[in-house]
Amino acid sequence: FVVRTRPVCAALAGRATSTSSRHPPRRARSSPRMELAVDITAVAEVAEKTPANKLLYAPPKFTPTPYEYLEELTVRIESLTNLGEGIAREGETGWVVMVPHVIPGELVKCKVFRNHANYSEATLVSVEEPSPDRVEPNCPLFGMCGGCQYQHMSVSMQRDWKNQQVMDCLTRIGGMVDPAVKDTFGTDETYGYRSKLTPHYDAPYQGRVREIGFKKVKFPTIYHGVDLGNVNPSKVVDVERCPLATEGINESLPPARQEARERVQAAFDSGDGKRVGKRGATLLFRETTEEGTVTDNNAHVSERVGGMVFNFKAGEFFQNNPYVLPHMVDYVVARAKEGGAKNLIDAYCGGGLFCLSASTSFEKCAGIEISPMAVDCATRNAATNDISNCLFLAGTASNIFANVSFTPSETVVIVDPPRKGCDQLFLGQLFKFRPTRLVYVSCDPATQARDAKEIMANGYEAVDIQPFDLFPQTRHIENVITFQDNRKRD
Ligand SMILES: C[S@@+](CC[C@H](N)C(=O)[O-])C[C@H]1O[C@@H](n2cnc3c(N)ncnc32)[C@H](O)[C@@H]1O
Repeated sequence: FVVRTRPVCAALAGRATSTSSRHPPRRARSSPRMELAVDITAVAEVAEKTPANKLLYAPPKFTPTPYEYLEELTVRIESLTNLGEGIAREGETGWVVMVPHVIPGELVKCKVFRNHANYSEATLVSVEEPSPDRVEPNCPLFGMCGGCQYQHMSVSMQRDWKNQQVMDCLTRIGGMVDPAVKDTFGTDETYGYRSKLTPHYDAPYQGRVREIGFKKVKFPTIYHGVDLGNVNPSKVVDVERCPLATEGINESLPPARQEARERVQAAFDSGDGKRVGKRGATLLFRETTEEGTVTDNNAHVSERVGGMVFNFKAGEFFQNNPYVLPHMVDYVVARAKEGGAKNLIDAYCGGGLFCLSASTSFEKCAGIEISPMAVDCATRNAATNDISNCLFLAGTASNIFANVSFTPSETVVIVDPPRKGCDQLFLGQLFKFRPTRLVYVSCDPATQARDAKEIMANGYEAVDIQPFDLFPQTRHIENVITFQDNRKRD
Protein backbone atom coordinates (compact mmCIF):
# COMPACT_ATOMS: atom_id res chain seq x y z
CA PHE A 1 0.00 0.00 0.00
CA VAL A 2 2.09 2.85 -1.34
CA VAL A 3 0.45 5.93 0.13
CA ARG A 4 1.19 5.04 3.76
CA THR A 5 4.90 5.12 3.20
CA ARG A 6 4.83 8.64 1.70
CA PRO A 7 4.38 11.52 4.12
CA VAL A 8 2.37 14.41 2.73
CA CYS A 9 5.29 16.83 2.44
CA ALA A 10 7.64 14.27 0.94
CA ALA A 11 5.00 13.45 -1.62
CA LEU A 12 4.74 17.13 -2.51
CA ALA A 13 8.36 17.09 -3.55
CA GLY A 14 7.75 14.21 -5.96
CA ARG A 15 6.94 14.36 -9.67
CA ALA A 16 3.50 13.93 -11.12
CA THR A 17 2.13 13.39 -14.58
CA SER A 18 0.17 16.38 -15.74
CA THR A 19 -1.19 17.95 -18.88
CA SER A 20 -2.90 21.23 -19.64
CA SER A 21 -3.42 23.42 -22.66
CA ARG A 22 0.18 24.59 -22.10
CA HIS A 23 1.61 21.08 -22.17
CA PRO A 24 0.88 18.47 -24.83
CA PRO A 25 -1.50 15.90 -23.34
CA ARG A 26 -0.06 12.53 -22.42
CA ARG A 27 -2.02 9.52 -23.48
CA ALA A 28 -3.88 8.08 -20.56
CA ARG A 29 -3.11 4.42 -19.93
CA SER A 30 -5.93 2.16 -21.04
CA SER A 31 -8.02 1.73 -17.93
CA PRO A 32 -11.74 1.95 -17.23
CA ARG A 33 -12.65 5.64 -17.53
CA MET A 34 -15.37 6.85 -15.23
CA GLU A 35 -18.28 8.45 -17.07
CA LEU A 36 -18.41 12.22 -17.00
CA ALA A 37 -21.92 13.06 -15.89
CA VAL A 38 -22.09 16.51 -17.43
CA ASP A 39 -20.38 18.03 -20.44
CA ILE A 40 -19.39 21.36 -18.99
CA THR A 41 -18.79 22.91 -22.44
CA ALA A 42 -22.38 22.22 -23.43
CA VAL A 43 -23.57 23.68 -20.16
CA ALA A 44 -21.46 26.78 -20.79
CA GLU A 45 -22.96 27.25 -24.28
CA VAL A 46 -26.48 27.06 -22.93
CA ALA A 47 -25.56 29.48 -20.18
CA GLU A 48 -24.15 31.90 -22.77
CA LYS A 49 -27.62 32.24 -24.32
CA THR A 50 -29.70 32.23 -21.17
CA PRO A 51 -27.84 33.91 -18.31
CA ALA A 52 -27.57 31.02 -15.90
CA ASN A 53 -25.44 30.18 -12.96
CA LYS A 54 -22.71 32.55 -11.85
CA LEU A 55 -20.31 29.63 -11.36
CA LEU A 56 -19.89 29.48 -15.13
CA TYR A 57 -18.31 32.94 -15.27
CA ALA A 58 -15.05 34.05 -13.74
CA PRO A 59 -15.70 36.02 -10.55
CA PRO A 60 -14.63 39.70 -10.81
CA LYS A 61 -11.56 39.16 -8.61
CA PHE A 62 -10.38 36.04 -10.46
CA THR A 63 -6.60 36.08 -11.17
CA PRO A 64 -6.13 34.46 -14.59
CA THR A 65 -2.59 33.17 -13.94
CA PRO A 66 -1.29 30.56 -14.19
CA TYR A 67 -4.65 29.21 -15.43
CA GLU A 68 -7.73 30.68 -17.02
CA TYR A 69 -11.12 30.30 -15.36
CA LEU A 70 -12.32 26.70 -15.72
CA GLU A 71 -9.18 25.73 -17.66
CA GLU A 72 -9.00 21.95 -17.83
CA LEU A 73 -5.96 20.05 -16.53
CA THR A 74 -5.14 16.37 -16.33
CA VAL A 75 -3.16 15.63 -13.20
CA ARG A 76 -1.90 12.68 -11.17
CA ILE A 77 -2.87 12.92 -7.48
CA GLU A 78 0.09 12.50 -5.15
CA SER A 79 -1.24 12.96 -1.68
CA LEU A 80 -3.99 14.47 0.49
CA THR A 81 -3.94 17.61 2.61
CA ASN A 82 -5.19 17.55 6.21
CA LEU A 83 -8.45 18.98 4.85
CA GLY A 84 -8.83 15.87 2.68
CA GLU A 85 -8.08 17.56 -0.67
CA GLY A 86 -5.91 15.88 -3.31
CA ILE A 87 -2.54 17.44 -4.11
CA ALA A 88 -1.11 17.28 -7.64
CA ARG A 89 1.82 19.02 -9.33
CA GLU A 90 1.22 20.42 -12.76
CA GLY A 91 3.48 21.28 -15.69
CA GLU A 92 7.20 21.85 -15.77
CA THR A 93 7.16 24.20 -12.80
CA GLY A 94 5.39 21.62 -10.66
CA TRP A 95 2.64 24.14 -9.78
CA VAL A 96 0.49 22.74 -6.95
CA VAL A 97 -3.14 22.05 -7.84
CA MET A 98 -5.66 20.99 -5.16
CA VAL A 99 -8.57 18.77 -6.22
CA PRO A 100 -11.22 17.45 -3.81
CA HIS A 101 -12.84 13.98 -3.83
CA VAL A 102 -9.85 12.16 -5.30
CA ILE A 103 -7.47 9.42 -4.15
CA PRO A 104 -3.65 9.44 -4.27
CA GLY A 105 -2.43 7.64 -7.39
CA GLU A 106 -5.47 8.58 -9.50
CA LEU A 107 -5.19 10.38 -12.85
CA VAL A 108 -8.02 12.93 -13.01
CA LYS A 109 -9.35 15.74 -15.16
CA CYS A 110 -10.15 18.92 -13.29
CA LYS A 111 -11.05 22.56 -13.97
CA VAL A 112 -9.39 25.47 -12.17
CA PHE A 113 -11.71 27.86 -10.35
CA ARG A 114 -9.21 29.80 -8.21
CA ASN A 115 -5.53 30.73 -8.52
CA HIS A 116 -3.68 31.64 -5.31
CA ALA A 117 -0.13 33.03 -4.98
CA ASN A 118 1.46 29.57 -4.90
CA TYR A 119 -1.25 27.05 -5.77
CA SER A 120 -4.55 26.68 -7.61
CA GLU A 121 -7.86 25.09 -6.66
CA ALA A 122 -9.73 22.96 -9.16
CA THR A 123 -12.97 21.02 -9.32
CA LEU A 124 -13.03 17.37 -10.30
CA VAL A 125 -14.41 16.68 -13.78
CA SER A 126 -13.62 13.01 -14.40
CA VAL A 127 -11.49 10.20 -13.03
CA GLU A 128 -9.38 8.83 -15.89
CA GLU A 129 -7.55 6.18 -13.89
CA PRO A 130 -9.48 5.30 -10.74
CA SER A 131 -7.81 3.92 -7.64
CA PRO A 132 -8.77 0.35 -6.66
CA ASP A 133 -9.93 1.99 -3.41
CA ARG A 134 -12.53 4.19 -5.15
CA VAL A 135 -16.08 3.29 -4.12
CA GLU A 136 -19.52 4.61 -5.01
CA PRO A 137 -20.54 7.43 -2.62
CA ASN A 138 -23.65 6.57 -0.62
CA CYS A 139 -25.12 10.09 -0.73
CA PRO A 140 -26.43 11.78 -3.91
CA LEU A 141 -25.27 15.13 -2.47
CA PHE A 142 -21.63 14.04 -2.15
CA GLY A 143 -19.50 16.50 -4.12
CA MET A 144 -21.90 19.36 -3.38
CA CYS A 145 -22.40 19.10 0.38
CA GLY A 146 -19.45 20.24 2.50
CA GLY A 147 -20.18 17.72 5.28
CA CYS A 148 -18.27 14.74 3.84
CA GLN A 149 -14.90 14.52 2.11
CA TYR A 150 -14.22 10.77 1.87
CA GLN A 151 -17.35 8.92 0.71
CA HIS A 152 -15.57 8.01 -2.53
CA MET A 153 -12.87 6.09 -0.60
CA SER A 154 -13.02 2.59 0.90
CA VAL A 155 -13.26 2.76 4.69
CA SER A 156 -9.96 0.91 5.10
CA MET A 157 -8.25 3.55 2.99
CA GLN A 158 -9.94 6.38 4.90
CA ARG A 159 -8.51 4.92 8.10
CA ASP A 160 -5.06 4.43 6.61
CA TRP A 161 -5.08 8.08 5.54
CA LYS A 162 -6.18 9.27 8.96
CA ASN A 163 -3.28 7.33 10.42
CA GLN A 164 -0.94 8.89 7.87
CA GLN A 165 -2.24 12.37 8.64
CA VAL A 166 -1.70 11.98 12.38
CA MET A 167 1.82 10.80 11.61
CA ASP A 168 2.39 13.76 9.32
CA CYS A 169 1.19 16.31 11.94
CA LEU A 170 3.34 14.77 14.66
CA THR A 171 6.40 14.83 12.42
CA ARG A 172 5.92 18.21 10.76
CA ILE A 173 4.38 20.21 13.61
CA GLY A 174 5.29 18.11 16.66
CA GLY A 175 8.91 17.52 15.63
CA MET A 176 8.66 13.79 16.41
CA VAL A 177 10.92 11.36 14.60
CA ASP A 178 9.09 8.33 13.21
CA PRO A 179 6.15 8.44 15.69
CA ALA A 180 4.69 5.00 16.41
CA VAL A 181 1.07 5.71 15.51
CA LYS A 182 -1.19 2.68 15.96
CA ASP A 183 -3.74 1.71 13.28
CA THR A 184 -6.86 3.88 13.36
CA PHE A 185 -9.56 2.18 15.41
CA GLY A 186 -13.08 2.11 14.00
CA THR A 187 -16.26 0.04 14.05
CA ASP A 188 -18.43 -1.37 11.24
CA GLU A 189 -21.01 1.42 11.60
CA THR A 190 -19.56 3.69 8.94
CA TYR A 191 -22.96 5.16 7.92
CA GLY A 192 -25.97 5.83 10.17
CA TYR A 193 -23.72 6.49 13.18
CA ARG A 194 -24.06 10.23 13.82
CA SER A 195 -26.23 10.92 16.86
CA LYS A 196 -26.20 14.71 16.49
CA LEU A 197 -27.03 16.74 13.38
CA THR A 198 -27.29 20.54 13.11
CA PRO A 199 -28.64 21.57 9.68
CA HIS A 200 -28.80 25.30 9.05
CA TYR A 201 -30.80 27.71 6.92
CA ASP A 202 -29.80 31.20 5.81
CA ALA A 203 -31.90 34.35 6.16
CA PRO A 204 -35.46 33.61 4.92
CA TYR A 205 -36.71 35.59 1.93
CA GLN A 206 -40.20 37.09 2.40
CA GLY A 207 -40.79 34.53 5.14
CA ARG A 208 -39.69 31.66 2.90
CA VAL A 209 -37.03 29.35 4.29
CA ARG A 210 -34.97 28.07 1.37
CA GLU A 211 -32.38 25.28 1.67
CA ILE A 212 -32.06 23.61 5.07
CA GLY A 213 -28.83 21.65 5.29
CA PHE A 214 -25.08 22.11 5.33
CA LYS A 215 -22.53 24.47 3.85
CA LYS A 216 -21.76 23.78 0.20
CA VAL A 217 -18.27 22.87 -0.97
CA LYS A 218 -16.28 25.80 -2.40
CA PHE A 219 -17.06 24.68 -5.93
CA PRO A 220 -19.28 21.68 -6.78
CA THR A 221 -17.58 18.56 -8.02
CA ILE A 222 -18.86 18.28 -11.58
CA TYR A 223 -18.01 14.59 -11.77
CA HIS A 224 -20.70 13.67 -9.27
CA GLY A 225 -23.52 14.69 -11.57
CA VAL A 226 -23.66 18.38 -10.80
CA ASP A 227 -25.05 20.47 -13.65
CA LEU A 228 -23.44 23.86 -13.19
CA GLY A 229 -26.27 25.46 -15.14
CA ASN A 230 -28.65 24.42 -12.41
CA VAL A 231 -26.52 24.98 -9.35
CA ASN A 232 -28.37 27.21 -6.98
CA PRO A 233 -26.05 30.02 -5.84
CA SER A 234 -27.14 29.56 -2.21
CA LYS A 235 -24.29 28.70 0.16
CA VAL A 236 -26.37 25.96 1.80
CA VAL A 237 -27.18 22.59 0.22
CA ASP A 238 -30.67 21.26 0.97
CA VAL A 239 -30.39 17.98 2.91
CA GLU A 240 -33.58 15.93 3.14
CA ARG A 241 -31.71 12.92 4.43
CA CYS A 242 -28.14 12.47 5.72
CA PRO A 243 -26.79 8.90 5.41
CA LEU A 244 -24.26 9.60 8.18
CA ALA A 245 -27.03 10.31 10.70
CA THR A 246 -28.87 7.68 12.73
CA GLU A 247 -32.15 6.33 11.39
CA GLY A 248 -34.03 8.11 14.20
CA ILE A 249 -32.63 11.48 13.12
CA ASN A 250 -33.46 10.81 9.47
CA GLU A 251 -37.05 10.01 10.43
CA SER A 252 -37.31 13.29 12.34
CA LEU A 253 -35.82 15.44 9.58
CA PRO A 254 -38.83 15.84 7.20
CA PRO A 255 -41.41 16.91 9.84
CA ALA A 256 -38.91 19.21 11.59
CA ARG A 257 -37.91 20.85 8.29
CA GLN A 258 -41.54 21.39 7.38
CA GLU A 259 -42.34 22.74 10.84
CA ALA A 260 -39.46 25.25 10.58
CA ARG A 261 -40.70 26.46 7.18
CA GLU A 262 -44.30 26.83 8.35
CA ARG A 263 -43.30 28.55 11.59
CA VAL A 264 -41.15 31.16 9.82
CA GLN A 265 -43.77 31.79 7.11
CA ALA A 266 -46.48 32.22 9.76
CA ALA A 267 -44.27 34.65 11.71
CA PHE A 268 -43.61 36.67 8.54
CA ASP A 269 -47.30 36.71 7.58
CA SER A 270 -48.24 37.97 11.04
CA GLY A 271 -45.53 40.68 10.87
CA ASP A 272 -43.48 39.16 13.73
CA GLY A 273 -40.06 40.07 12.28
CA LYS A 274 -38.21 38.94 15.40
CA ARG A 275 -39.45 35.35 15.10
CA VAL A 276 -38.65 35.22 11.37
CA GLY A 277 -34.96 35.44 12.25
CA LYS A 278 -32.96 37.80 10.04
CA ARG A 279 -29.84 35.66 9.99
CA GLY A 280 -31.41 32.25 9.56
CA ALA A 281 -31.14 29.54 12.20
CA THR A 282 -29.76 26.10 13.05
CA LEU A 283 -31.95 23.10 13.80
CA LEU A 284 -30.85 20.44 16.29
CA PHE A 285 -31.37 16.70 16.11
CA ARG A 286 -29.94 14.57 18.92
CA GLU A 287 -30.62 10.86 19.31
CA THR A 288 -29.77 9.17 22.60
CA THR A 289 -30.25 5.70 24.05
CA GLU A 290 -32.79 6.92 26.62
CA GLU A 291 -34.94 9.58 24.87
CA GLY A 292 -34.77 8.70 21.17
CA THR A 293 -34.54 11.81 18.93
CA VAL A 294 -35.09 15.27 20.40
CA THR A 295 -34.96 18.65 18.63
CA ASP A 296 -34.94 21.02 21.64
CA ASN A 297 -31.47 22.39 22.47
CA ASN A 298 -32.44 22.74 26.14
CA ALA A 299 -33.90 19.28 26.62
CA HIS A 300 -32.01 17.13 29.11
CA VAL A 301 -31.09 13.82 27.50
CA SER A 302 -29.20 10.73 28.68
CA GLU A 303 -26.76 8.45 26.90
CA ARG A 304 -25.54 5.09 28.16
CA VAL A 305 -21.76 4.62 27.76
CA GLY A 306 -20.29 1.40 29.10
CA GLY A 307 -22.11 0.76 32.37
CA MET A 308 -22.94 4.40 33.10
CA VAL A 309 -25.61 6.92 32.18
CA PHE A 310 -24.63 10.47 31.27
CA ASN A 311 -27.17 13.26 31.33
CA PHE A 312 -26.51 16.45 29.36
CA LYS A 313 -28.30 19.22 27.53
CA ALA A 314 -29.11 18.13 23.98
CA GLY A 315 -27.47 21.22 22.45
CA GLU A 316 -24.24 20.95 24.52
CA PHE A 317 -21.11 18.99 23.67
CA PHE A 318 -21.30 15.20 23.85
CA GLN A 319 -19.38 12.83 21.54
CA ASN A 320 -21.71 11.89 18.70
CA ASN A 321 -20.55 8.43 17.59
CA PRO A 322 -22.14 6.05 20.16
CA TYR A 323 -20.54 3.01 18.45
CA VAL A 324 -16.88 4.04 18.77
CA LEU A 325 -17.29 6.03 22.00
CA PRO A 326 -17.33 3.13 24.54
CA HIS A 327 -14.13 1.74 22.97
CA MET A 328 -12.44 5.14 23.15
CA VAL A 329 -13.50 5.67 26.77
CA ASP A 330 -12.19 2.21 27.75
CA TYR A 331 -8.93 2.97 25.99
CA VAL A 332 -8.47 6.37 27.69
CA VAL A 333 -9.29 4.91 31.12
CA ALA A 334 -6.84 2.02 30.55
CA ARG A 335 -4.02 4.41 29.56
CA ALA A 336 -4.72 6.63 32.61
CA LYS A 337 -4.76 3.61 34.95
CA GLU A 338 -1.53 2.13 33.61
CA GLY A 339 0.58 4.80 35.33
CA GLY A 340 -0.44 3.38 38.73
CA ALA A 341 -1.38 6.83 40.06
CA LYS A 342 -3.92 7.24 42.90
CA ASN A 343 -5.58 10.45 41.72
CA LEU A 344 -7.08 11.68 38.47
CA ILE A 345 -7.60 15.18 37.08
CA ASP A 346 -9.92 15.53 34.07
CA ALA A 347 -9.36 18.97 32.55
CA TYR A 348 -11.95 20.17 29.98
CA CYS A 349 -14.23 17.51 31.47
CA GLY A 350 -17.66 18.41 29.96
CA GLY A 351 -20.36 16.30 31.65
CA GLY A 352 -17.70 14.15 33.34
CA LEU A 353 -17.45 11.39 30.72
CA PHE A 354 -13.81 10.37 31.31
CA CYS A 355 -13.62 11.30 34.98
CA LEU A 356 -16.68 9.27 35.99
CA SER A 357 -15.82 6.34 33.71
CA ALA A 358 -12.36 6.14 35.35
CA SER A 359 -13.54 6.82 38.91
CA THR A 360 -13.45 3.20 40.14
CA SER A 361 -9.73 3.01 39.25
CA PHE A 362 -8.70 6.01 41.38
CA GLU A 363 -9.00 7.10 45.01
CA LYS A 364 -9.91 10.69 44.22
CA CYS A 365 -10.85 12.44 40.96
CA ALA A 366 -11.42 16.09 40.04
CA GLY A 367 -12.80 17.56 36.85
CA ILE A 368 -12.81 21.14 35.62
CA GLU A 369 -14.95 22.65 32.92
CA ILE A 370 -15.69 26.17 31.69
CA SER A 371 -19.45 25.63 31.20
CA PRO A 372 -21.26 25.82 34.57
CA MET A 373 -24.15 23.95 32.94
CA ALA A 374 -21.89 21.03 32.04
CA VAL A 375 -20.45 21.06 35.59
CA ASP A 376 -23.99 20.77 37.00
CA CYS A 377 -24.58 17.78 34.72
CA ALA A 378 -21.25 16.19 35.76
CA THR A 379 -22.17 16.57 39.44
CA ARG A 380 -25.61 15.08 38.86
CA ASN A 381 -24.11 12.29 36.74
CA ALA A 382 -21.86 11.35 39.67
CA ALA A 383 -24.92 11.02 41.93
CA THR A 384 -26.96 9.10 39.32
CA ASN A 385 -24.15 6.59 38.92
CA ASP A 386 -23.50 6.32 42.70
CA ILE A 387 -20.02 7.80 42.46
CA SER A 388 -18.75 9.72 45.47
CA ASN A 389 -15.02 10.23 44.84
CA CYS A 390 -15.32 12.89 42.07
CA LEU A 391 -15.40 16.65 42.51
CA PHE A 392 -16.35 18.94 39.61
CA LEU A 393 -15.40 22.61 39.42
CA ALA A 394 -16.53 25.36 37.08
CA GLY A 395 -13.65 27.43 35.68
CA THR A 396 -10.85 27.52 33.16
CA ALA A 397 -8.65 24.43 33.03
CA SER A 398 -5.58 26.20 34.50
CA ASN A 399 -7.46 26.84 37.79
CA ILE A 400 -7.62 23.16 38.65
CA PHE A 401 -4.10 22.99 40.09
CA ALA A 402 -4.80 25.65 42.73
CA ASN A 403 -7.97 23.81 43.76
CA VAL A 404 -6.75 20.26 44.40
CA SER A 405 -4.26 19.00 46.97
CA PHE A 406 -3.29 15.90 44.97
CA THR A 407 0.36 14.84 45.14
CA PRO A 408 1.76 15.36 41.62
CA SER A 409 3.75 12.10 41.64
CA GLU A 410 0.49 10.23 42.37
CA THR A 411 -1.65 12.02 39.82
CA VAL A 412 -2.56 11.40 36.20
CA VAL A 413 -4.19 14.10 34.04
CA ILE A 414 -6.65 13.59 31.18
CA VAL A 415 -7.13 16.55 28.82
CA ASP A 416 -9.75 16.79 26.08
CA PRO A 417 -9.66 20.43 24.95
CA PRO A 418 -11.70 22.02 22.16
CA ARG A 419 -10.32 22.16 18.59
CA LYS A 420 -7.89 25.01 19.37
CA GLY A 421 -5.98 22.82 21.84
CA CYS A 422 -4.75 23.58 25.38
CA ASP A 423 -4.19 27.19 26.35
CA GLN A 424 -0.71 28.39 27.34
CA LEU A 425 -1.71 29.23 30.90
CA PHE A 426 -2.98 25.68 31.39
CA LEU A 427 0.17 24.10 29.94
CA GLY A 428 2.37 26.33 32.16
CA GLN A 429 0.44 25.23 35.28
CA LEU A 430 0.52 21.61 34.15
CA PHE A 431 4.32 21.62 33.78
CA LYS A 432 4.68 23.28 37.19
CA PHE A 433 2.41 20.66 38.77
CA ARG A 434 4.15 17.81 36.89
CA PRO A 435 1.77 14.82 36.91
CA THR A 436 3.26 11.38 36.22
CA ARG A 437 1.13 10.83 33.15
CA LEU A 438 -0.95 12.83 30.70
CA VAL A 439 -3.59 11.35 28.39
CA TYR A 440 -4.35 13.91 25.67
CA VAL A 441 -7.59 13.40 23.68
CA SER A 442 -7.97 15.67 20.65
CA CYS A 443 -10.26 16.29 17.68
CA ASP A 444 -7.55 18.26 15.89
CA PRO A 445 -4.24 16.44 15.35
CA ALA A 446 -2.56 19.69 14.22
CA THR A 447 -3.13 21.64 17.46
CA GLN A 448 -2.45 18.44 19.42
CA ALA A 449 0.90 18.09 17.63
CA ARG A 450 1.72 21.74 18.46
CA ASP A 451 1.00 21.07 22.17
CA ALA A 452 2.82 17.71 22.03
CA LYS A 453 6.01 19.51 21.02
CA GLU A 454 5.81 21.66 24.15
CA ILE A 455 4.83 18.73 26.37
CA MET A 456 7.84 16.73 25.18
CA ALA A 457 10.14 19.76 25.54
CA ASN A 458 9.08 19.75 29.21
CA GLY A 459 10.32 16.23 29.87
CA TYR A 460 7.42 13.98 28.81
CA GLU A 461 7.70 11.08 26.40
CA ALA A 462 4.89 9.99 24.05
CA VAL A 463 4.38 6.31 24.93
CA ASP A 464 1.18 5.53 23.01
CA ILE A 465 -0.56 7.15 20.02
CA GLN A 466 -4.00 5.88 19.00
CA PRO A 467 -6.30 7.50 16.40
CA PHE A 468 -10.07 6.73 16.51
CA ASP A 469 -12.40 6.93 13.53
CA LEU A 470 -15.26 8.77 15.25
CA PHE A 471 -16.27 10.43 11.98
CA PRO A 472 -16.23 7.95 9.05
CA GLN A 473 -16.71 9.44 5.55
CA THR A 474 -15.28 12.75 6.74
CA ARG A 475 -11.73 14.04 7.13
CA HIS A 476 -12.12 14.45 10.89
CA ILE A 477 -9.86 12.50 13.24
CA GLU A 478 -9.91 11.91 16.98
CA ASN A 479 -6.46 11.12 18.34
CA VAL A 480 -5.24 10.11 21.81
CA ILE A 481 -1.60 10.51 22.89
CA THR A 482 -0.35 9.20 26.23
CA PHE A 483 2.65 11.02 27.69
CA GLN A 484 4.75 9.66 30.56
CA ASP A 485 7.07 11.72 32.77
CA ASN A 486 10.28 9.71 32.78
CA ARG A 487 12.42 12.20 34.67
CA LYS A 488 13.70 11.37 38.15
CA ARG A 489 11.84 13.14 40.95
CA ASP A 490 13.65 14.68 43.94
C1 LIG B 1 -13.95 18.42 23.37
S1 LIG B 1 -15.00 18.84 24.74
C2 LIG B 1 -14.67 17.51 25.84
C3 LIG B 1 -15.71 17.22 26.87
C4 LIG B 1 -15.63 15.87 27.58
N1 LIG B 1 -14.29 15.43 27.82
C5 LIG B 1 -16.41 14.82 26.80
O1 LIG B 1 -15.79 14.02 26.09
O2 LIG B 1 -17.64 14.82 26.88
C6 LIG B 1 -14.13 20.19 25.39
C7 LIG B 1 -14.75 20.80 26.63
O3 LIG B 1 -13.87 21.82 27.11
C8 LIG B 1 -14.65 22.89 27.62
N2 LIG B 1 -13.72 24.06 27.65
C9 LIG B 1 -13.40 24.90 26.66
N3 LIG B 1 -12.46 25.77 27.04
C10 LIG B 1 -12.17 25.47 28.33
C11 LIG B 1 -11.26 26.01 29.29
N4 LIG B 1 -10.46 27.03 28.99
N5 LIG B 1 -11.21 25.45 30.51
C12 LIG B 1 -12.02 24.40 30.83
N6 LIG B 1 -12.91 23.85 29.96
C13 LIG B 1 -12.97 24.37 28.72
C14 LIG B 1 -15.83 22.96 26.68
O4 LIG B 1 -16.93 23.60 27.30
C15 LIG B 1 -16.09 21.47 26.40
O5 LIG B 1 -17.02 20.93 27.30
